[in-house]
Amino acid sequence: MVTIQDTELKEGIHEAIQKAHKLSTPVLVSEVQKIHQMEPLSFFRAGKESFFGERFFWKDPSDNIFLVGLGICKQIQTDQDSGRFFHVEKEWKRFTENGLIFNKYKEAATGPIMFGGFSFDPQKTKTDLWSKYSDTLFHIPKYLLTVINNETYLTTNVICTQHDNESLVERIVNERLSLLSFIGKPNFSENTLEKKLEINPEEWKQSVTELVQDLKTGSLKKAVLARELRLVFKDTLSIETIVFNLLKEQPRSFIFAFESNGDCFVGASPERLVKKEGEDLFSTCLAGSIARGDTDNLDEELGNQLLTDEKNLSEHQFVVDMIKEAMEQVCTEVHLPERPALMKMRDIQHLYTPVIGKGSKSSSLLQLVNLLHPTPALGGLPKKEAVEKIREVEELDRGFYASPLGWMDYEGNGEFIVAIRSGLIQGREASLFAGCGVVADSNAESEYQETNIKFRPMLSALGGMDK
Ligand SMILES: C=C(O[C@@H]1C=C(C(=O)O)C=C[C@H]1O)C(=O)O
Ligand SMILES: [Mg+2]
Repeated sequence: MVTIQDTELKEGIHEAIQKAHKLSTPVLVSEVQKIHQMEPLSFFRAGKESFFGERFFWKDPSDNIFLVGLGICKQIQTDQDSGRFFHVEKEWKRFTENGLIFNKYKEAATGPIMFGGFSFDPQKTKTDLWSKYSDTLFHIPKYLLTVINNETYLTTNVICTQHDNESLVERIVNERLSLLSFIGKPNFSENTLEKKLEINPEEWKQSVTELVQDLKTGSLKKAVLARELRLVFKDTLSIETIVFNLLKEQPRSFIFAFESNGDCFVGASPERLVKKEGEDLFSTCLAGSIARGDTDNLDEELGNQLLTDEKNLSEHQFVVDMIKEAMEQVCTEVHLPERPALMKMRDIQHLYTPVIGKGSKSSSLLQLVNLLHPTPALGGLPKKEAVEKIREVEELDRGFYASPLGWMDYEGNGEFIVAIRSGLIQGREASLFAGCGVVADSNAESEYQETNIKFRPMLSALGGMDK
């Protein structure tokens, strides 16, 4: 249980109401407490009744950070295309600068943070599939549980207007207490799959074959094509169960869930886009794939095959060159190994090159997201031409699949991943997404098999492996 010092929150709210009156604009109060340990997934579950559709979950591969957000204190969103990264940056600054922040711990990811992302391509015609998500969507939660460096913090964010009064304090203190004292375990019901439908696999293979022809003759060097798997289950899917399974089965990935208006985008991505920690910037080149082996020997053999395969090495090198160049625009130093290593997850292994850069305290995380997205791991090369090609030939509405998703705190620290190995959950239905890098010597059938492997993490977490 927690011992809560409510005085700061009370005084903060009092001050914020006065400030809101003076400025004629709503003012944020953000208060951080250190609390006893609480299971992140239990906290996520605790918000199910009051905040369904307004929750998020995040974990990084090193288990160093867990974030759970409940409720929406403010949204930053736009369906505009041009300048969307800059727009979010500006809104976020304005919002936090005016706020009253009580945070004596100074840990990253405590206090006000925003969580969300940018759709893959705002110029692609939007379908009903993603109607619950704006093209650019960030949530600032009412309650945030942060587990970082094995310490647990609770941030309470409150927006005060000039019309509020101090009865707000009592309501929030009570709500917070009931969330923290929630003891019900998540209800891990098995999901029963009723229907599994691959969306036009033959047409997809045909589009890969046609793209290969283009790559052989034109200026385009690489483009990533993705496809969709549609699943229908017997009952409404439990997001808690999916996240629980992903945590268990994909411990070396980023695990995320992002609810919006009743739908939930969830996944286990191994791919960091960019992380900012003070002046240090980290990115990841991940491209080139092969299956895992059933035995250690076979697994090692497959890994060695991947490390020396020309087609996969070229697919990877496009990503390395582009990320290096983007990082060099912002950093004074950029370091990366000469050759890729292997990154092994439960279902798949990839070629992997980590990139480390030294920026300055003022280099902005969203500026880097803007420069990097989409890398040739999800878009292609040259960037603009590849995105146009995908827009033209891909049947899928990617929405947030393959897009930058992550968090940023009020000091500008944060992390964005590329949201792959993911799916959109809509009641008892789910759409899963998987793509692969097509280069001049790609073969449609093997690219198709590669996407089948990439569906597995989500299929397994959903309980849809056997059909
Ligand atoms: C596009 C996806 O994955 C990307 C494509 C890869 C490839 O083609 O080898 C490897 C890793 C990812 O960057 C996906 O998982 O959907
Ligand atoms: Mg590939």
